[in-house]
Amino acid sequence: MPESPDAFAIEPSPSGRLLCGGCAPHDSCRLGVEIADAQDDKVRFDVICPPLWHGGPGVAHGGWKAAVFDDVFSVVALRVEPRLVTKSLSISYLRPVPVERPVEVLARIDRHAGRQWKVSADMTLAGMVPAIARTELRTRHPHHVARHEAWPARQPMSHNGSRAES
Ligand SMILES: CCCCCCCC(=O)SCCNC(=O)CCNC(=O)[C@H](O)C(C)(C)COP(=O)(O)OP(=O)(O)OC[C@H]1O[C@@H](n2cnc3c(N)ncnc32)[C@H](O)[C@@H]1OP(=O)(O)O
Repeated sequence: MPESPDAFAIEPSPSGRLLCGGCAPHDSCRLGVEIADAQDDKVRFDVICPPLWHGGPGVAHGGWKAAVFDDVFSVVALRVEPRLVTKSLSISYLRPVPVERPVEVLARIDRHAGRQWKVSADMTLAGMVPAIARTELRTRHPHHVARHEAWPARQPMSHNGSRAES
């Protein structure tokens, strides 16, 4: 019998990395994120924006920064809780980030109580802070994925055949 999708949890990869489902088969982070130093509630990351993620000429796409923050926030909390989802993500884009230049991200757990997590992070580049972000994470409900699979099926169809939000 196939394993329930809710059994899914992010465990260290063969090289010891905590990777999302898309990167796990590659055993490397395609966003260019590597853990540099980890303490209990704080993790420092070395990050390099691959050229594929450029937005303007030579400059990282804002969506890459958002994905990097989402990833590092999960990694900090995953070291404690392997079943998480992002509830909200807020980013201030303060300066552009060049592609292929090392930046540092320091992420810290600000609060953890029950299923609720608050995590924040700063991105730094040569002593400047090009972006800061904060997030709310939730420990997944035991039937989170099964409920998500069931939920769209219950939504009414619109005239063009797509399912309408309710
Ligand atoms: C190593 C790198 C790893 C990278 C990981 C990246 C992390 C991610 O990107 S996760 C993906 C992005 N996040 C998501 O998709 C989360 C989508 N949102 C949700 O599932 C929910 O809003 C969730 C779980 C955050 C809500 O949590 P919480 O605020 O504690 O509220 P909760 O009381 O549980 O639920 C709120 C409402 O949502 C409903 N709900 C909660 N979970 C589900 C679910 N799985 N399916 C359907 N409905 C749900 C509840 O029934 C409730 O409905 P109502 O308001 O009508 O009573």
